[in-house]
Amino acid sequence: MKDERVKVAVLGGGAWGTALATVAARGGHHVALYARDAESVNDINLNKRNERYLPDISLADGIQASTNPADVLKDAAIVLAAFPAQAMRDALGGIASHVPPSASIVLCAKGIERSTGRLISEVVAEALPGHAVSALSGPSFATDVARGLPTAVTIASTELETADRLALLLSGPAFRCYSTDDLVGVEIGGALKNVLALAAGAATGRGLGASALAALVTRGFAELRRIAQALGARPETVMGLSGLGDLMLTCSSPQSRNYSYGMALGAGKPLEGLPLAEGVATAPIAAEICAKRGIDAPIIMAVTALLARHLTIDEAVTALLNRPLKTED
Ligand SMILES: NC(=O)C1=CN([C@@H]2O[C@H](COP(=O)(O)OP(=O)(O)OC[C@H]3O[C@@H](n4cnc5c(N)ncnc54)[C@H](O)[C@@H]3O)[C@@H](O)[C@H]2O)C=CC1
Ligand SMILES: O=C(CO)COP(=O)(O)O
Repeated sequence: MKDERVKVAVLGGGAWGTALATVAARGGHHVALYARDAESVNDINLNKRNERYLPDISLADGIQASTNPADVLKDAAIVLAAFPAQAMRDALGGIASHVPPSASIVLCAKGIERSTGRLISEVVAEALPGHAVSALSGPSFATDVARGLPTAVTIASTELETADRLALLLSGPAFRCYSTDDLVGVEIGGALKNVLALAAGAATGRGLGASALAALVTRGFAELRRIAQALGARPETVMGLSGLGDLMLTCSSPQSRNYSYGMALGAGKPLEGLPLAEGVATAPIAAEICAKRGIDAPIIMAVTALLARHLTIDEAVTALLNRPLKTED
């Protein structure tokens, strides 16, 4: 139990919002969750479950779910924004007037806005002007977190004191939050690892072997580092939980929706109806950013071409392997 209990409002009743609500409730906070889907709201309130998004998992006591954003946001000290990245602008825009002026906003989504190329923290800042925006990211499957399995993440804010305070308030016995003031570094790691997980999954789905997978993830990480550096991130952030840590998790487990989507792509299976895979929207905008800035990112370019059906996976592999030889950087 915390010394300080606050009201935490969670926005988004999917897997991640529900898991984070459980963490905050276990930490002794007063937790309200906004979901647009009445079925999930009833399931959480009546059964302490969200079967649609977190099957077979018992949630913590004390989460008050509602389809009414005004009730959820009233008196909230911390707002966890857990809508999908591409829905963030519209979803927040519709409820912005209910966000208390003093609330700390914590972005929990991973992506880059497809239509503008903005980091999602910038999108949140535009949707909720005047609010401090932090980001929570790192290797953390919602099902693991909701089950109370040990997890460590990073909370970033441009003001380190804010990140420290949020880390203190949101950490629990099995949920350890580190803090940093490198907001860009934390966000870019979370956004790009999803794109690289599509590549890793596609390699696995196509049966390219463990050696190819290791090469792809390592060279993908080199691209992530280059992009992060160009956007002003610090190298140690990229090497940390929100960068390398999340890349390792997401590129190695079918528990990841991005990796699974990539596996289906690589195996030539149907993609319609698969769960949210944020990398699908992030890949083309990341590729655009790289092209504009002259950043060498052949794997991200290949994923984008693969998703657009401009290239088959075999053509992508041949093209990647037959580029001019270079020093390893
Ligand atoms: N599931 C996971 O393990 C983790 C997910 N994340 C990130 O969290 C974000 C959300 O992912 P999940 O919760 O897993 O997705 P999800 O697909 O499980 O749930 C998305 C939720 O957002 C709601 N939603 C979508 N558009 C909306 C709108 N316009 N207005 C209101 N609600 C809307 C849906 O109804 C659904 O409840 C993503 O950016 C993801 O990368 C981050 C860490 C872990
Ligand atoms: O971000 C995640 C784990 O850290 C979840 O990954 P997926 O969205 O690929 O399931």
